[in-house]
Amino acid sequence: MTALQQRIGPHPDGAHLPAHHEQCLGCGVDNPHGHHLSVHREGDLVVATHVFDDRHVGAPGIAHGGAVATVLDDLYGFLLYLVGEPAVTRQLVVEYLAPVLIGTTYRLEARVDRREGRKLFVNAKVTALDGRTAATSTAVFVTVDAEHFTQARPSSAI
Ligand SMILES: CCCCC/C=C\C/C=C\C/C=C\C/C=C\CCCC(=O)SCCNC(=O)CCNC(=O)[C@H](O)C(C)(C)COP(=O)(O)OP(=O)(O)OC[C@H]1O[C@@H](n2cnc3c(N)ncnc32)[C@H](O)[C@@H]1OP(=O)(O)O
Repeated sequence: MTALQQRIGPHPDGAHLPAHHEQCLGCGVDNPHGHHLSVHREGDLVVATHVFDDRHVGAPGIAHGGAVATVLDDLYGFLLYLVGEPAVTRQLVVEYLAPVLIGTTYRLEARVDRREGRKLFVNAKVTALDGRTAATSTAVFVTVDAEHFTQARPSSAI
């Protein structure tokens, strides 16, 4: 069984979901520049409690918009464990409603809105613990076969 197949699950409600791989910029535990996103399942949602740190600063005290987009993109990648098929981001849209503050805890959640053929329409939000939404997002993922991930490094296995 490949690592990709192992990640398919099943993953019961509440389960912690495995990182995409150890070096992943979003969730890899071995990436010193990464966000170390820790994600679990809540029903049809994938959810993370996350704090951006000084490595992710844009304006002073505020998370860089690209860092927020990175984390949202990676969070969407965890929905694929529930879908049960690999897919990649074709389009990513982020609405920055309020500054995402460094050193502040946020709840991040994502869900699949609908599927049309190979296309997965997904959405997400970033919410402060006081309930205010700091960012919303939509994205289109397109399913691919496992060979998609060996284009750059033919020997790599995910
Ligand atoms: C089973 C669980 C396993 C889960 C495993 C998870 C991940 C895998 C593990 C490790 C991977 C490593 C870690 C990363 C994991 C997650 C991180 C977040 C995700 C990413 O970071 S991922 C990187 C960035 N990403 C890319 O690197 C993609 C580059 N890109 C391509 O590789 C091609 O572009 C491709 C393959 C996407 C499509 O290419 P293609 O030739 O196969 O398909 P085509 O172009 O025909 O589009 C197909 C249909 O999408 C429609 N379409 C297009 N654009 C649209 C839009 N904007 N809105 C609505 N529909 C749209 C078309 O209209 C058509 O629709 P129709 O089929 O109906 O005609």
